[in-house]
Amino acid sequence: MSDPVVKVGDSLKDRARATLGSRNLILVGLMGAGKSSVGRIVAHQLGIPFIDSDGEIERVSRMTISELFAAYGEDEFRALETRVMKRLLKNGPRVVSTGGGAFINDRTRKHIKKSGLSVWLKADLDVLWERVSKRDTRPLLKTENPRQTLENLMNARYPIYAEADITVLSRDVRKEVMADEVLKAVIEAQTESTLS
Ligand SMILES: Nc1ncnc2c1ncn2[C@@H]1O[C@H](COP(=O)(O)OP(=O)(O)O)[C@@H](O)[C@H]1O
Ligand SMILES: O=C(O)C1=C[C@@H](OP(=O)(O)O)[C@@H](O)[C@H](O)C1
Ligand SMILES: [Mg+2]
Repeated sequence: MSDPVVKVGDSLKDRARATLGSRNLILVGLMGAGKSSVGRIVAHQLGIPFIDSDGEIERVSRMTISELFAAYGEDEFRALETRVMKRLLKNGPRVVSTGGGAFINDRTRKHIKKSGLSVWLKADLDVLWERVSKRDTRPLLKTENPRQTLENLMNARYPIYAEADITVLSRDVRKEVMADEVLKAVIEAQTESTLS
């Protein structure tokens, strides 16, 4: 691949866009990290299409994520998620926000790694819980102690999310600030890989 043309004085979004080239930018991380809402802003900044994998799954199945889990179970949902992700990742550049379990699935993770730059939005339990407890759209959290369930998922999944190309700390700041941090991290990751 040829080097992106980045000129001194280009804005953050121009530089991030040039760095990305035709690769996808894929946001991964636990429920509540901000993948869907921050991903949308990042795509707008970069001027490339945005797709939320859960939204696409709901569109093609004409069912909500909760309905899919209830009707077919998690294994079937994962199989559908893998198929949808493989298709979504074919035509870069796009910003693709994944559902929290997508990167944990071996096959889906391989597709993600091959098709672009993965960004882990990493948040602590208090931030995640504060956000997800406001809505009941997440079937995996319909348990007796959902906060504990979230913590268990965190312990199980964080070593796998750590395989992402880039990690950005998802904090209690405005979504626009988070989006800027993602753009900066994309540029920094490229600079580091060029220097090493
Ligand atoms: N930086 C942020 N500051 C405040 N609220 C946020 C932030 N990021 C996300 N949220 C809110 O948290 C909830 C979960 O965000 P969402 O983007 O759906 O996360 P994910 O897709 O990772 O599960 C939403 O209600 C969203 O508006
Ligand atoms: O973590 C998970 O396994 C899931 C996360 C959800 O997406 P968000 O991470 O966008 O909430 C959604 O895909 C489904 O409820 C399963
Ligand atoms: Mg989401």
